[in-house]
Amino acid sequence: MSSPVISLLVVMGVSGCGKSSVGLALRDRLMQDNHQVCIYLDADHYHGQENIDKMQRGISLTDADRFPWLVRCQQAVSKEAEASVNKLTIILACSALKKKYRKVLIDNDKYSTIFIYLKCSKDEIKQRQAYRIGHFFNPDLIDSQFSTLEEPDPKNEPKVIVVDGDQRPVSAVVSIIQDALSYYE
Ligand SMILES: Nc1ncnc2c1ncn2[C@@H]1O[C@H](COP(=O)(O)OP(=O)(O)OP(=O)(O)O)[C@@H](O)[C@H]1O
Ligand SMILES: O=C(O)[C@H](O)[C@@H](O)[C@H](O)[C@H](O)CO
Repeated sequence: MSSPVISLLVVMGVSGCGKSSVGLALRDRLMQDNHQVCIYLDADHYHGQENIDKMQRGISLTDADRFPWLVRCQQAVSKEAEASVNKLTIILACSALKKKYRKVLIDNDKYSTIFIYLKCSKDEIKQRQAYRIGHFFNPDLIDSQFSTLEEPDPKNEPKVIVVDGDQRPVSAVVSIIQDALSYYE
């Protein structure tokens, strides 16, 4: 399969599954080993203050809270895609918990999209959230993250890579993703 000019890799999953850590490390790896021009975007930067306040108070976001945020994420990806004159890989760390949320992020006219789902157990997430400091996410929301999650099924959604996100360290998770991505090159 020939490489598309612009690719979007969405690193997705519940809060604490490693989207930011894995996304950033994947960017570095693809730039270093695969000599790809790669940029990293974090969906957390596109939340409005109301969403952040809600999450801090332990109130889960609704579809209505998430849609404008997802649109802003998609617009940020589009902007990067439109500005690029060369082959580019955009990595977006975004929970993208439901199928209809993932659809918002796709724009087949501008870039091809692969979803990389970091599948984590609730026990692992609870442990990670307990040790995490300085983040707005309230650990009381862990249950609601799992109940909201519609796991992407590679049979029904195109281009989905499912990775065991419980694995340590982050570099091991990145190596598995790097191997899986080689099938799409
Ligand atoms: N594979 C891993 N092995 C060990 N620690 C990990 C791994 N993935 C993530 N962590 C740790 O778990 C915590 C949460 O990771 P991270 O912030 O990357 O998750 P996230 O999905 O981006 O979270 P959020 O959606 O809330 O921003 C961090 O302290 C990070 O160092
Ligand atoms: O509920 C959600 O869709 C997610 O939790 C995101 O909105 C958060 O940004 C993030 O995962 C917490 O840092």
